[in-house]
Amino acid sequence: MYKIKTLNNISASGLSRLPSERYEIVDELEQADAVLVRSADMHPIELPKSVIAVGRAGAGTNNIPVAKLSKQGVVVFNAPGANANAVKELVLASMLISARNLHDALSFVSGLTADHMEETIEAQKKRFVGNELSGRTLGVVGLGAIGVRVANAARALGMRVIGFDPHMTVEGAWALSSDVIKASGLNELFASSDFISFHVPLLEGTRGLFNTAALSVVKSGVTLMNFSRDGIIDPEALKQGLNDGRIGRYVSDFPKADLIKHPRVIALPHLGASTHEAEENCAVMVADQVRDYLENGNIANSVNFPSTRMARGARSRICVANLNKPNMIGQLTHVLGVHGINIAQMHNASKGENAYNLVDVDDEVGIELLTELRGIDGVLSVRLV
Ligand SMILES: NC(=O)C1=CN([C@@H]2O[C@H](COP(=O)(O)OP(=O)(O)OC[C@H]3O[C@@H](n4cnc5c(N)ncnc54)[C@H](O)[C@@H]3O)[C@@H](O)[C@H]2O)C=CC1
Ligand SMILES: O=C(O)C(=O)COP(=O)(O)O
Repeated sequence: MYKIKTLNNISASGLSRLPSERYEIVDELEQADAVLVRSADMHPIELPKSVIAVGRAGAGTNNIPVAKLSKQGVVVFNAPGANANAVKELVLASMLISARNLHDALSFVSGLTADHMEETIEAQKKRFVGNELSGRTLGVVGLGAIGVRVANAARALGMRVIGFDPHMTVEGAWALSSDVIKASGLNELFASSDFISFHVPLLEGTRGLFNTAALSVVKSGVTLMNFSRDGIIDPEALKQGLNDGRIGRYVSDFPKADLIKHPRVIALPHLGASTHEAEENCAVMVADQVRDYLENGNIANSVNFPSTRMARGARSRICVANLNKPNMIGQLTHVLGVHGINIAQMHNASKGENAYNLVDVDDEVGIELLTELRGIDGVLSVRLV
């Protein structure tokens, strides 16, 4: 029986992918083989040795101590693209809310009384005159699963779209509308956009991506949309821009206490991925991936180990995670040879500092062999499935 601990609400459709004859959702982390999580902060959590996989039912993994878990051979999965449409739709809503001053208009109407209501509305509506999106420029920072969808949808609304992503994938490039203008750098994007939307992961290189230097080049009154992570926007630059009006609106899915009441801020409670569809998509994708890893050792969509899949072809499968350095395969196969074990088929792949092997063998695999493999310098985890 595999034991799964959930650290957030995971959609029932996802959990139903883990058949109850073989899987149990447990209360105690101490018993778990795998963890399913959304945005719970896992940095302070010490995972027990029993946990071999973490499945993030979503995109961002900055709430997970990935580097630390890699050293323990724990495979961290996410669900790329599974919630991208939900975020795209909320970005579109944010642009419309901002451009038509709907946020202020709604609170104006909710403050009215029946007394002369119609006259008041007709007299005051001029306060909320807005702009149309068509013809305005949207800058998209980060053209991954979400950014590409946002860019294409904005083009369909008649906007001019300029994008920036120094590491765009070939798949992303195929999916992106050819009308999207390629910015030569962030400054060109910042200087020419009426709306700027951020869709990058929070990494050391993206922290404070929008800072005082960026503020000095943006168009006055620009709308910033942050459905990425709080740390992407430098707080001092943001405050300065909001106070002097250079930033006309700031729509954020990651509100900060000191800015939620600012008249130029529209703060949302991290709603980007909160649709039933996205919650199901993410949970199903990540549950399937974790299950295939637990049962077959296959890896798909891991952020720290390479995608590795091999059809089962023999009696037993040995799964070895190790550091990506010379002579690891040599040492692994040597140990198998010494134990008289013949390899039926084998697959090795690497990703950054880590590598992973699937080794199918027809002979019986004893505990001594596994212990010896675990003892090789650079081996992070060994499992028989
Ligand atoms: N508000 C919400 O509920 C949600 C927020 N997110 C956030 O959005 C982020 C992006 O999500 P996806 O598009 O699904 O991820 P993704 O991995 O498909 O795309 C991220 C893109 O950012 C690009 N990038 C990285 N560094 C960059 C830089 N310095 N400048 C420009 N581009 C850069 C990458 O090359 C990649 O194409 C997530 O990491 C997460 O933080 C994701 C889903 C829901
Ligand atoms: O997928 C992401 O990166 C998100 O930010 C969504 O977070 P959530 O799963 O809604 O807690």
